[in-house]
Amino acid sequence: MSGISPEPLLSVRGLAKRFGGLIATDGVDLDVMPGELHALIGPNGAGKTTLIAQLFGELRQDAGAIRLDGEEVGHLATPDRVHRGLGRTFQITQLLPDFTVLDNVALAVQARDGHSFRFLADARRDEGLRGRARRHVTASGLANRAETRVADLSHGEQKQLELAVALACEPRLLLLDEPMAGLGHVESGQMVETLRALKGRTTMLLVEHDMDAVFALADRVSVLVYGRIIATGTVEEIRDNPDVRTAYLGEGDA
Ligand SMILES: Nc1ncnc2c1ncn2[C@@H]1O[C@H](COP(=O)(O)OP(=O)(O)OP(=O)(O)O)[C@@H](O)[C@H]1O
Repeated sequence: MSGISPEPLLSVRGLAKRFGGLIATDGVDLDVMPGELHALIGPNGAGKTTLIAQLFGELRQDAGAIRLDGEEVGHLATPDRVHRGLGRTFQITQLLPDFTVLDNVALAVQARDGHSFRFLADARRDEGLRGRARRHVTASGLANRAETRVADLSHGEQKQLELAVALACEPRLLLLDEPMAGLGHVESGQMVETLRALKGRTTMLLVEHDMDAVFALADRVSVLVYGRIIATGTVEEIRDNPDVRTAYLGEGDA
């Protein structure tokens, strides 16, 4: 073996964002390696959402560098970052509630192919496109709901559909912002299984408050506190890290 470690798919250095007098991200350094599921945890207000928004280009950083596969993308608009392989889950407000799961994902695949006008008739006719859409639906754990109207999905299934739509962009790095939020025990378990099955196929950066899910899924965990990464390591290393226990997990939660 060569012993040469792979380059990070995502490399963040010195990323900072200030809102008036409040420093939301304060010199964040973070590497996400190809193929890993990297979890980002931290207490409320630590800066996780701000960091994700900076990575995706919804918020411009005040300072710092964001490299995707070695290329600086921090100056690019969101669509250009998507074009280079960055994806994230979105609320499904843009979907067509009266149409099926498969129709909606087929439209997302069609959009990914660069059609600025979306024609449902075409998305319904094109078997190649529907085949790709079906793969993403299956990968999101919704195979048995492919022909169900979006309006008839449960909350948990809607979160899985958000994942299917994100996968339709075929991202190299998928940013997941609290995919378990609002889910019950059974639905969270389904989401954990879905994300576990995606591991290795798609590199993921997962922001999540559900520690059981994080500890079940993550290859590595980074802990953000007051806008700074205070530790990065395996689940075991993070669980045992005294700084993390003090600063984040806290008495009674650990
Ligand atoms: N647009 C904004 N304007 C002003 N302050 C903001 C803005 N967005 C975030 N903040 C502040 O920046 C800090 C970081 O917020 P952020 O939402 O990134 O934290 P978080 O770790 O995602 O928290 P949570 O886990 O509660 O979602 C907070 O103090 C928040 O109030």
